[in-house]
Amino acid sequence: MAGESTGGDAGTGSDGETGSDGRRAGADGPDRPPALFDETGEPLAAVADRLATADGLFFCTDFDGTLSAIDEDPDAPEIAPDNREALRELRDHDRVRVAVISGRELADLRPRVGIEGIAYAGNHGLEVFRDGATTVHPVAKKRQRDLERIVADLEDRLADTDCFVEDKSVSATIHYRAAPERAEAVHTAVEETVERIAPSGFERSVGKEIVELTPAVAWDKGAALSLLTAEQDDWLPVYVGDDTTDEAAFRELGERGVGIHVGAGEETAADYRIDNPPAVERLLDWFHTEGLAALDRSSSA
Ligand SMILES: O=P(O)(O)OC[C@H]1O[C@H](O[C@H]2O[C@H](CO)[C@@H](O)[C@H](O)[C@H]2O)[C@H](O)[C@@H](O)[C@@H]1O
Repeated sequence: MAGESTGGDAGTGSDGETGSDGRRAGADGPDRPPALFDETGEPLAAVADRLATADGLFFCTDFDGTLSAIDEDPDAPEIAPDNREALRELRDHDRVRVAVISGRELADLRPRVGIEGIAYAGNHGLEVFRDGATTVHPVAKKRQRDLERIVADLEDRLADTDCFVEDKSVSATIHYRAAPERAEAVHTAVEETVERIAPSGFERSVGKEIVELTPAVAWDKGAALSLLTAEQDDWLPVYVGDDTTDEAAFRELGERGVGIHVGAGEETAADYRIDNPPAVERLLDWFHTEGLAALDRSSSA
């Protein structure tokens, strides 16, 4: 897989240390990075220092559980209006690029975010939209027929339950948030169906009350982040995300960038943590005001 970097101290000035597994042992204990918004203001000052010495900022963010709150209905989440406005203001700075990297398919993600002039990666990076053009991972395209059969089979198996399949064209998400007691049965159904139809063709991962089913290719959100930020290698990449598939992006950043995990207690390879989607609003407010002011100091230095 791409993005197997070791993480490491991102020069944050915190007292966290990085273990042999690349995860950070922060002030709050093993595997929990320090809070970005703490009473000292030091973590934010450290990020501002990094912006003040960077040539530019590449601001990348996940969607569900980050730009929007989690909802039982996957069709319901909307981007918080303040988040949309802050991302637009970041986009309009001449030394900032913005990307949204999500497990949702592009056709769903782009209108849901609703911002022109930024990059999007859908289906965990298997689809990339930038500069007006979309590319889809070729192996993912080849697996579409198998995926259709898997989706049809799972829809039959889950027909009389509150669980359902979100068909995303090159990947699928099987949801059990409305029936958490069926989690194990859903995992078993997915495993049996994949084993029968395309045994080595797909990978399964666990998300927030979901199973993510993706083609078995060496590509993930970390690879998408690397691709999108490659041309701006002197810029500071920042990634914000809340779920398991975001960990590949945090690992990909390593010492080069700043990873911010959204959530209370999960293990993460990110450099900092913030609590929840409302804290993301506060984060974006900081980035488009004080963050940009710090970046502007770098151009006048
Ligand atoms: O990478 P992301 O942007 O975080 O997308 C990951 C998955 O998010 C969605 O599922 C999650 O959010 C739903 C709506 O809040 C919620 O009902 C579900 O339980 C969550 O797991 C989305 O539906 C998936 O397609 C994405 O892969």
